Amino acid sequence: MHADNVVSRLDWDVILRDLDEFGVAPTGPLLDRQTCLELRALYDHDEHFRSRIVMQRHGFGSGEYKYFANPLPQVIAGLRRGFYERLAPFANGWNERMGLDRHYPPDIDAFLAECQADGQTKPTPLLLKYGAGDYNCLHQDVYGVHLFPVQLVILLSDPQAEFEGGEFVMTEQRPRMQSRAEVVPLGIGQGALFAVNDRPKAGSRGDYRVKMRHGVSRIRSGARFTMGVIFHDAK
Ligand SMILES: O=C(O)CCC(=O)C(=O)O
Ligand SMILES: [Fe+2]
Repeated sequence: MHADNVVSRLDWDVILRDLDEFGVAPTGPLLDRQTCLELRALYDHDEHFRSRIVMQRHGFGSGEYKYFANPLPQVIAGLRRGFYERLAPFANGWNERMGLDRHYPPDIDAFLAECQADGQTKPTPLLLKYGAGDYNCLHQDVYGVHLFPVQLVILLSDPQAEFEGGEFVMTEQRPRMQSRAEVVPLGIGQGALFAVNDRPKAGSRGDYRVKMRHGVSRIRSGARFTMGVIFHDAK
């Protein structure tokens, strides 16, 4: 499966409309089951990764994850490149509406070179692994001054057969108002695009800024793997 084809055949009108309205949008299927199993199988092979994080130790929740090392597996690099290209103009639109003087170049190599120039050199795509009782606290994946405002997550386990609970959750914190939550149902191989932190929201008196956070509700039984694709690299 070629990432360019996967990205280009998505229903971008609907995805970008949802992303703009809610700060999160399901992409539909991105990976076939076999590829999901292959990616999951990498988890126990440390040569593919640069570090392992045990979430309990940091107060991040319960479960663990590993950041991929460079060179990224081809399927991940392809998705990261393809999605970045499609999302860069959209991200530029968000920044303009938020009055941020930050323009993203059209391809990811140029963007990663900008990250690198300021010491953000470590790759951020990751695999996450949760067992029964595990969860991921609401958070934002910010790794330095260079920040691409949208990221991708793909579910690598089958909610019909392999786990219960473990819903992907997104919250939207509005200034001086109560927060709103959105749950995104995913199937194996399906993805969601979502806001990393701030995003503009259209109001009756123009745009205002809302703060987005994402997390995962408790896995009630079984095991759940995901792959996260963050576009900015880390320090
Ligand atoms: O496991 C998930 O669904 C969310 C993982 C996550 O926090 C991320 O990809 O940044
Ligand atoms: Fe995250």
